[in-house]
Amino acid sequence: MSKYETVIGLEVHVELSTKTKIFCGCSTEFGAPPNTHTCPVCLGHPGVLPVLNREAVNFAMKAAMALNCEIAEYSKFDRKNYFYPDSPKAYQISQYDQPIGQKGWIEIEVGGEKKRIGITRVHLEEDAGKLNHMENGEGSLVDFNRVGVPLIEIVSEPDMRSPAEAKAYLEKLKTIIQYTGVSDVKMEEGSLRCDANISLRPVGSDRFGTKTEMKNLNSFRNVERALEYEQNRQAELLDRGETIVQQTLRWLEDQNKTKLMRSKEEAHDYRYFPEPDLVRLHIDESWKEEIRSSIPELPDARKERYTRTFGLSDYDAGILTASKAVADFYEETVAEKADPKLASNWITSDLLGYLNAEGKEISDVRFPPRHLAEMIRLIQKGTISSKIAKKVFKEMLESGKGPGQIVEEKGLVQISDEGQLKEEVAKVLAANPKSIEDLKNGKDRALGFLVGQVMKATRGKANPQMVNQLIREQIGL
Ligand SMILES: Nc1ncnc2c1ncn2[C@@H]1O[C@H](COP(=O)(O)OP(=O)(O)OP(=O)(O)O)[C@@H](O)[C@H]1O
Ligand SMILES: [Mg+2]
Ligand SMILES: [Mg+2]
Repeated sequence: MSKYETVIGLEVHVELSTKTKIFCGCSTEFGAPPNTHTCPVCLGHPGVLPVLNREAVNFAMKAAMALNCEIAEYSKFDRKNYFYPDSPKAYQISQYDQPIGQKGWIEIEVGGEKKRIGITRVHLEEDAGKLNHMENGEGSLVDFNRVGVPLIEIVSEPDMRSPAEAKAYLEKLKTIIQYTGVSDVKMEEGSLRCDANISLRPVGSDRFGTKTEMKNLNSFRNVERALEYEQNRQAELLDRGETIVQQTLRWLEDQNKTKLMRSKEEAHDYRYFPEPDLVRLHIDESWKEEIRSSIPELPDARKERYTRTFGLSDYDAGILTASKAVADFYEETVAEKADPKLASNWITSDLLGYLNAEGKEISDVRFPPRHLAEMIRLIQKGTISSKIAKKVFKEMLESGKGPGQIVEEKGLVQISDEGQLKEEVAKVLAANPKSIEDLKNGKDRALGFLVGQVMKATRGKANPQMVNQLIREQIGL
């Protein structure tokens, strides 16, 4: 047991997937040639005026509501001044003291224990440009396509107590935002970014220790690793009687360590002041209602419904609902009259297992949910055995063909014809007198062996229940 308690708070930036930027009509599309999605407004030319994109406000409200925040009646924008080449205006339009949302929370589960993590605020702001540092060290290239893409910053309370809790928080946050549809929350494309703040304090203390902030965390795995590294580094310093200096650190993924970016002495003084070119936002009840009614069923509610109406375990329901696309696929499969439990098994183990191994997404799946439902019905009707179904499933994944067609083309229909099976059983029994002996002497494993032999002889197509039955009959058990 460590003598320190870890305290973690996360700042998460999420790019909103509006079609156009927050204060101008430029496209927000990812991956365009550098500096092609720019105009005098987002490039900060003199004399231009920002015009607020209403959809960005709608999206921010939607996210904030899904995170259980209180929505401000009046909200305003502020200038956050800083000088860096990623910002052509030398300030970012953000929100300081009147954010769109405050006082929210989400629930996480780690090691079977549920816990609420507070959300301090959700505010709306514009993204900065992207600097591409040249490998030969000759300089940096700046791409302003990202300037002015709407962002929300979600600031958590310092409520997390371990790197694992921080990871669980991020996963939950990502799922919730994904459900609302306001962002595609792809960390690898930068539409979800995270800064992690961490401090240690003696167990039992009620005062927080000095924190450090880590940046450049580009995957959930890296957030966890960086926090573990920093937790150890701080503990070692404290053990030696040293004090923690408030710093901003950069995570160096390839070296598995942090590097100093700036310390508190150099910390930014942003000189926030109200943005004079934008009017204050008044969010009235009807606007809130309009947004509230557009929020779909969220992951926890969906998970609960799956356990209640489909009789799934908490665990399986959790896996299915962790991704909205997977949950949608599951629900469509059930809607196509598949048995809910069988559908859950096929999706959580076979389908997700395959996608994981191949590094693919559910959107890459070549067959519709209807086909999975049909395949499950074929198993239930006894047309194919579950063993053959694995082959059919693989073929469905690879060719996108329907299960009926695959079964027909490959001649995979289960043999349930009693006459034919009797013959196969008789042949196997004649060839295995020793096993018959064993079986008569109560060695049940011999039965499994004999059934296996018949399955082998029929290339997996025999109906195993019938084979079982026939063997018993023929031996006279
Ligand atoms: N002692 C502490 N230990 C760990 N985390 C802390 C501690 N104190 C504050 N935090 C967390 O640090 C984060 C501070 O984020 P916030 O956006 O408020 O400030 P900032 O990082 O200074 O601002 P900026 O957005 O300009 O970088 C919050 O998530 C908060 O929970
Ligand atoms: Mg912040
Ligand atoms: Mg910060």
